[in-house]
Amino acid sequence: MPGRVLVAYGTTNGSTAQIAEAIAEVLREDGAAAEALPAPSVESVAPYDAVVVGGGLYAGRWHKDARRFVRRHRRALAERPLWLFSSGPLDPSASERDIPPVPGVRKTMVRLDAREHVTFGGRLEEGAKGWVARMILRSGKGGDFRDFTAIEAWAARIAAELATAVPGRS
Ligand SMILES: Cc1cc2nc3c(=O)[nH]c(=O)nc-3n(C[C@H](O)[C@H](O)[C@H](O)COP(=O)(O)O)c2cc1C
Repeated sequence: MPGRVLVAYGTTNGSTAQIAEAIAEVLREDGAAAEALPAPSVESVAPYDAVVVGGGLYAGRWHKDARRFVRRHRRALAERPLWLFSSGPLDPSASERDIPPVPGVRKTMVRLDAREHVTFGGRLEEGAKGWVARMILRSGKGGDFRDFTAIEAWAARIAAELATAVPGRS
């Protein structure tokens, strides 16, 4: 039986959703039954053998949907192989060096014994919600800094670990 993997995400402007989809796609290519879902739509983690949770960064915190998700499902998540990611920096920094998790995400990592966390670059483009977003855009700080080569490489590492971590997968 192939492993079932959930990639749950919290997003406001959709860019983290696309990262989650890219991760799920790599996992599917590797034979896992992976699905990317908005975190609030997940009723239960019970059907999944492993979970990846990602959130956009807003004012130094994970997206509220990602925070609520890990709080609500903490027991089930602590019993499963778990990976976390954040998406935020609107500059090339995330492609150039490892960016540590924000403090709240670090706590979640420790509490739930997550295997790894990675920060990917973010995206902010015209049409983003909120006046702060519009101000950032007006100051010329927008753009798409997501590195899909790095995202897919990370997903491939997860796939390799799943091959040993999830019973029934080889
Ligand atoms: C109001 C606002 C606050 C933000 N705060 C942060 C932040 O604290 N750290 C960071 O790295 N990126 C920050 N960003 C950039 C976002 O994390 C980035 O645009 C991300 O890709 C958004 O994800 P989403 O499209 O899935 O909502 C901020 C963006 C906005 C609009």
